[in-house]
Amino acid sequence: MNIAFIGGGNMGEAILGALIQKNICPPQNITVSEIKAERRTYLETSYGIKTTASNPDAIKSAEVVLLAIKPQNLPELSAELKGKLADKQLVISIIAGATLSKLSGGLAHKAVVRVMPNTPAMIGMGMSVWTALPSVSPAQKDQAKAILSAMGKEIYTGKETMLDAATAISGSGPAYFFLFMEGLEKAALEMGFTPEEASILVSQTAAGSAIYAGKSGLALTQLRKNVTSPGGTTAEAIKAFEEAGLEATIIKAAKAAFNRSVELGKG
Ligand SMILES: NC(=O)C1=CN([C@@H]2O[C@H](COP(=O)(O)OP(=O)(O)OC[C@H]3O[C@@H](n4cnc5c(N)ncnc54)[C@H](O)[C@@H]3O)[C@@H](O)[C@H]2O)C=CC1
Ligand SMILES: O=C(O)[C@@H]1CCC=N1
Repeated sequence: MNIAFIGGGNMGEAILGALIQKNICPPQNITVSEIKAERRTYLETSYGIKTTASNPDAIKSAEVVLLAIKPQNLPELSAELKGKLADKQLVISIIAGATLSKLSGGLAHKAVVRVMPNTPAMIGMGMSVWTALPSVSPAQKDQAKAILSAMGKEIYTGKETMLDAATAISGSGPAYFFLFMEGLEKAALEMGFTPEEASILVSQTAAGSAIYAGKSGLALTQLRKNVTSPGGTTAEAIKAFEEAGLEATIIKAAKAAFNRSVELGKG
């Protein structure tokens, strides 16, 4: 598969790295169009891919064109590529809030897939939720699925509105977990651990809890109860979280992200 990336930032790099590592696409079949010269040099030397500063050049021989630029750069890109894509070329967009209708209208192109990935794709542990216009062929859907599977787990939805929900849960979600980890790390430092020790304690506890939750087959509430001895230490911490309204705050925060995704889609 020949694939062109428009935008070689954090997510572009995470995706192309996964494609190379999982042998979905050899480096010589990947072209990244990127406006920053230093990013082009970095990506070329790190991954052995081709780069260009020209978006029209990048898409010329690509079967798949992956849009990995920021939402604010989309109008300019759409104007540049409008009418330049052949019917058989598949566009995959990861741009938050960019709806299928906005992408399809802006590019004058019908074969469009919209994805909400997340940054753990960097290590093959990503979560992607995706949808497609009806004109995307079954073979093109298989292509999209192969790309997303290289990055981690993927879920297809026929309802585009679920992409806003996915943005609020899995797209932005890593930042919520990192925030919680930052807090726990500060507590560890205050209790006398060195920065190295605090970092290991927090990341191993987070990774162990997440993997255990996925593998144990037990409900999250049960897993939490198993740690919480009556009258013990965890119960005191949970009481403090409950008094601060942690669960309501988490739900409020996720809904704020959802609303922002809907708003970006209207803009
Ligand atoms: N960072 C995240 O956790 C997630 C981001 N996204 C979406 O992925 C997209 C990319 O995000 P990041 O990689 O974090 O951003 P980024 O800023 O790291 O990367 C964007 C890259 O595109 C380049 N660029 C800008 N305009 C361009 C143009 N006209 N032609 C070619 N290159 C251009 C920039 O120089 C930059 O290197 C965004 O739309 C975001 O909504 C989606 C899911 C998760
Ligand atoms: O914050 C954002 O807008 C993007 C979308 C999901 C994660 N980062």
